Amino acid sequence: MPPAIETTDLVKEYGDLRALQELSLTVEEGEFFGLLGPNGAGKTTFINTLVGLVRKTAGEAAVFGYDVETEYQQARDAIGLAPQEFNVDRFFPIREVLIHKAGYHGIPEAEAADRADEVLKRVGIYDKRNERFDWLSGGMKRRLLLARALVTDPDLLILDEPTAGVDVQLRHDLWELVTELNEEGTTVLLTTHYIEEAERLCDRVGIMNEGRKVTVATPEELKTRGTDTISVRLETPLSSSATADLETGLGAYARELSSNGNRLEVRVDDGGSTAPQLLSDLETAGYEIADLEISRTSLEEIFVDLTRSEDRTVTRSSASSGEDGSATSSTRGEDERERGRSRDEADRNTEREREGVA
Ligand SMILES: Nc1ncnc2c1ncn2[C@@H]1O[C@H](COP(=O)(O)OP(=O)(O)OP(=O)(O)O)[C@@H](O)[C@H]1O
Repeated sequence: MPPAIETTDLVKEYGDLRALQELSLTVEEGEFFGLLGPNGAGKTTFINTLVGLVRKTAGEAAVFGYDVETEYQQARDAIGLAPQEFNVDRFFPIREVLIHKAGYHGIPEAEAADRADEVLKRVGIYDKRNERFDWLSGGMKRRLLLARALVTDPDLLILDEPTAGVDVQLRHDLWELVTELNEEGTTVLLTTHYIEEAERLCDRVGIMNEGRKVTVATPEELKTRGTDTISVRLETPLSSSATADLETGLGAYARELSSNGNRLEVRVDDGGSTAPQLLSDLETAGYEIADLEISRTSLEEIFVDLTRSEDRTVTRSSASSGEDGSATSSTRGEDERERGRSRDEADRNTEREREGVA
């Protein structure tokens, strides 16, 4: 079986903004994969490229081996998408919205009705089946987006920030349901801003920044990339010259050292194995230790470190920074093409949204 998602050097430009920069990413069948990145990193653009709402500028993208453009229907039929935005037809009862969506993907009407009932029960809003989308609460709307993603029984479920702004109860319900689906064999791609969510749910996480892949790793692997801080309280305060001496003395393993009164903080790769050595070195240097504490870098700190903002100009395509006339005119040509493309995309979006496909 080919990977659930495979992209190679995927590029998306909006005018002179490169939202995806040679992004190569593989999500294996059956994985629970988390896509993390700060606002504007390109996560939604990546997803929209996979589901055909955005046309790629360059590179390759396939879903279960189907090219997302030349084999659009096969690729799209394999995906259930719960988008960030509430793009649901507001005028029909939600059960009909689901039947319509299943019908668009070629599911016969009687079966579509059964599936609609089944997914409404599964997400817990079956009793609202005859109500219109507008009449649902915010949390119920989120549940409906998930139901709509599931009504075609997709092999790949894509959830774009499904728990943004939802209450704790719903967040836990969604986690439980999505974990169950994954255990039943559905591949899941989840974008989230909640590091804790990724850590708890995902087999692997991909971190993106400014359209690029920064790293792909398991949450455990990521955590080992962080440093630990050993905080020591000494019986006597440290002078600045004593701190400088210690810096030299502990240089073999101390990445950073700071002191404040009788408190000393030492950043090391592995606190557990380094603490005995540090204690012995401090005692040899004549210090008495009152207490010691080791703290690990959180996944959140590692994430912030990995996505620290670079120079924004790297997200601009080189044509826009050209100074000669030819570069400028080529940029203008690109803009015009892009405007045409954006219109295409807007048309396609509206059309698909109307059909409840997105
Ligand atoms: N239709 C568009 N036209 C022009 N620029 C766009 C368009 N859609 C997205 N962008 C830009 O592309 C970049 C990536 O945006 P995208 O929405 O993919 O990021 P994201 O990682 O999903 O962000 P967030 O976490 O805030 O949802 C941003 O700089 C954004 O402004």
